[in-house]
Amino acid sequence: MSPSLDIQKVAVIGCGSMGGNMALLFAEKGIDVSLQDPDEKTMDNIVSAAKKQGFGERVKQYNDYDSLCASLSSPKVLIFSLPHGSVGDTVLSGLTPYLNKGDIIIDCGNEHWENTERRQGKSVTRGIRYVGAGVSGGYQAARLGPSICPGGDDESLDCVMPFLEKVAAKDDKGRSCVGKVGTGGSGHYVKMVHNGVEHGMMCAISEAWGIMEKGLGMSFEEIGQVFDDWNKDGPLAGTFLVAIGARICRTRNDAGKKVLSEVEDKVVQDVTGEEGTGIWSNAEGVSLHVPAPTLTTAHYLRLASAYRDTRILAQETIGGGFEPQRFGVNDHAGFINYLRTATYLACLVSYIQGINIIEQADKENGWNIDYSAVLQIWRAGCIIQADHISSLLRPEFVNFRQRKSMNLLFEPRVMKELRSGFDELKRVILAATEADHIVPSLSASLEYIKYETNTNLPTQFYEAELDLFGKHMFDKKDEPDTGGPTEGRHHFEWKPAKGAA
Ligand SMILES: NC(=O)C1=CN([C@@H]2O[C@H](COP(=O)(O)OP(=O)(O)OC[C@H]3O[C@@H](n4cnc5c(N)ncnc54)[C@H](OP(=O)(O)O)[C@@H]3O)[C@@H](O)[C@H]2O)C=CC1
Ligand SMILES: O=C(CO)[C@H](O)[C@H](O)COP(=O)(O)O
Repeated sequence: MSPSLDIQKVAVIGCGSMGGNMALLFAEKGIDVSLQDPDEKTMDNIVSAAKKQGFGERVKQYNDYDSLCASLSSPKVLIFSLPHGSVGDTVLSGLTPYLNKGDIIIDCGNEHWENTERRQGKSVTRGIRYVGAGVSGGYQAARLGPSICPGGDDESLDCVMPFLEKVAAKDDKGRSCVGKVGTGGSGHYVKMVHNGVEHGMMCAISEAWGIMEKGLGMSFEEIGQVFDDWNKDGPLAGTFLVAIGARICRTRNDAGKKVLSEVEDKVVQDVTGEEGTGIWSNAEGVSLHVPAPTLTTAHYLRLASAYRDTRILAQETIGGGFEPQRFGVNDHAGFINYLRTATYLACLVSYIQGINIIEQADKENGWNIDYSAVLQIWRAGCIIQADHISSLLRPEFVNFRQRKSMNLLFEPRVMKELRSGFDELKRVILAATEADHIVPSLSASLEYIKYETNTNLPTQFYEAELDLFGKHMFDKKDEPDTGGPTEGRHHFEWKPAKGAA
């Protein structure tokens, strides 16, 4: 029987916006919290916030690992909320002399899954449990209850589940948005892909905002109303990124000005190295041979956006850019509905692409991922929560053990959604493209639907070119399909190699 612990004391190492707010959440839930952060002031602020909120006696700060670890009971439970990369290694090495068999580290940062597995391997030799548990929902959810995505060995997960269930976000039925994802680094892997999906969805919603603002000439207030309506019912019902979109459109600063009107068009986190998840999830898709164009094109837009200086120079060089223009529509309400469908399909295919990456990685790494846990984790508290999509995908995720594949492109109910929205997505892209709007993720989603469901791709010609110059071989149309990506069986001597003489 695996252990299950009644965790009453934890250390939080790294007390920034996530760690600090999780520390307050834990204390509010009756757990004693020992803080550790390089910045004394950061810890002072958390202690005084805890006092103000009525649970100051449960939060204390420590400046060294000796006193920090001495403040905990056995087994010690330490929560990391650190920047990804070497910081976690340094902290783990520093802590190791103070750790004993059975002590537990729950790494709640966005750590790369391979770092997690390396640390798990290192820790297990000393009997230390290392759980990689990505958390989602931003700092508001860190304070209220984040969605938590833990992976590790079964026993370690059993140890921490009661604690994680206590502090995690709750769905509309009061169930905790946490579950045992799988072994090894699977928790951090699934959280990484969550962020890739988040980027695909956020890009599509931003493109929809751009079309409404610059194409239809709608005010922020009007767009906010549209996002509110979309969030209330229909295919985007209960979609967190749409809900916050409405708030963003409406929020004014103290001077009464819309805050959004002052926000520059740069997303820099991938370039500064603050975030790794966007880069890693796309790199994973490519290296596992899983097409994820909605996620990838969203990432490219982020990258281009970060380098505003190069965009300025290129704009000057080309003699002025291609500014999105206002365009007329005969039926405004009808077009807004089309736009909702287009945004929904891009969000849905972002999910499909993300799940396909996870499934392939699971096959490669043997993590034994529990997809019903993944769906529950994505149900509430996290950034990609989308009630309609969750309900749509529920049967596949809950019954995943009966399925041969989690590829939702083989699921008639899901494909029915893509088929019925296809024309509306196309119409939006046609109108937007005609008026020079920037719609990479909507377009990539349309292309994805087309090429993933087509058996007569222009790669026929591509394959011929490859064979002509590289003798790369091809299969013939009149032969039975080999059922997988096997090397072609034929070469044609299109252009015999000759010397100059
Ligand atoms: N912000 C978000 O919305 C989300 C973030 N995450 C992930 O959670 C983690 C934390 O994010 P976030 O709170 O935003 O980041 P912050 O930068 O706000 O917090 C990180 C904290 O760790 C501290 N720190 C750095 N080195 C050490 C060390 N050696 N020992 C102890 N503390 C240290 C930092 O101190 P200092 O600043 O002085 O260096 C800082 O206070 C990251 O992995 C992030 O990717 C996950 C979900 C959402
Ligand atoms: O992990 C998170 C949410 O779950 C991060 O807050 C989110 O991914 C922001 O990342 P980025 O800066 O790359 O957009």
